Amino acid sequence: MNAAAEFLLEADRLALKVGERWLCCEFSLRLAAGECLVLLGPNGAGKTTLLHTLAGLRLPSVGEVRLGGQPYAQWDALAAARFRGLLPQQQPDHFSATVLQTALVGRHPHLGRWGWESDDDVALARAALAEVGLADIAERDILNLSGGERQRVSIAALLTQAPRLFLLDEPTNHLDLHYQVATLELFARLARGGRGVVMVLHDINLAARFADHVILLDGRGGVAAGSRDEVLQADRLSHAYNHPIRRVCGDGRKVFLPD
Ligand SMILES: Nc1ncnc2c1ncn2[C@@H]1O[C@H](COP(=O)(O)OP(=O)(O)OP(=O)(O)O)[C@@H](O)[C@H]1O
Repeated sequence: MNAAAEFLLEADRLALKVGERWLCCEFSLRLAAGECLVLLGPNGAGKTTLLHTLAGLRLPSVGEVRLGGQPYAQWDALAAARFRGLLPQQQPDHFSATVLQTALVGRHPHLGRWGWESDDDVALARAALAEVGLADIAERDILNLSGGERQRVSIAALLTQAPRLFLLDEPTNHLDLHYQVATLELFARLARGGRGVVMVLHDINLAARFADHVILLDGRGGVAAGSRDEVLQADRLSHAYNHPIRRVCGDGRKVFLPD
């Protein structure tokens, strides 16, 4: 990372196009250590495309993305993999592997020339599995896991990767209510400890609980980007989701409800 860089992630005048369709008009963002940015919007609005652009997996149609102060083109791929990690939306499994072996994949950007995992790497992977409640099934085959268990293995692999910036595509996918909140609390703790988090969510109320900043894509090229309270307004959300949404206050919390 550029020693002078203040932000983990920056995007300047970013705009994204797939085929002939503009997913979003120009906007900019800055994410500092300790912050959490949530990407919201209806199906097909462009959240995953935006997350992949921020991860450096695709070029923006307009504008520039900088990781730790430098454009992706200036990053060595292994160094970038130590700096930012992506939790993809899906994990296609073609071969048998244990839960522990799968969690250890996250160490690959850190391994030495011969690629052997050390006892420390195994200890990190076991600690990550314990963090997501999977310590007892470390020797199970990933092909036999439930959807929620498999999702938590992916999260454990990302924890073993230990990047400074976490890019999460629907991290609550397949998770029950307890693990949804526990997972987002885990990433909120990591952010408070100095990491950065960008995540795609479908649940507006979880976004309201965990986001510092929100980018709301409306599916028609429109973007609202700003602080959580600026963006999470019932009228903006109703317009973006093309569905009436009300904000209800009770017990000191604001809750968004679809009509
Ligand atoms: N390679 C591609 N070629 C053509 N269209 C694409 C391509 N990749 C994505 N799209 C389209 O771009 C749009 C945005 O897709 P994206 O996956 O980013 O949406 P999303 O907001 O993450 O949606 P969801 O909530 O359903 O996961 C969709 O209409 C999708 O079909």
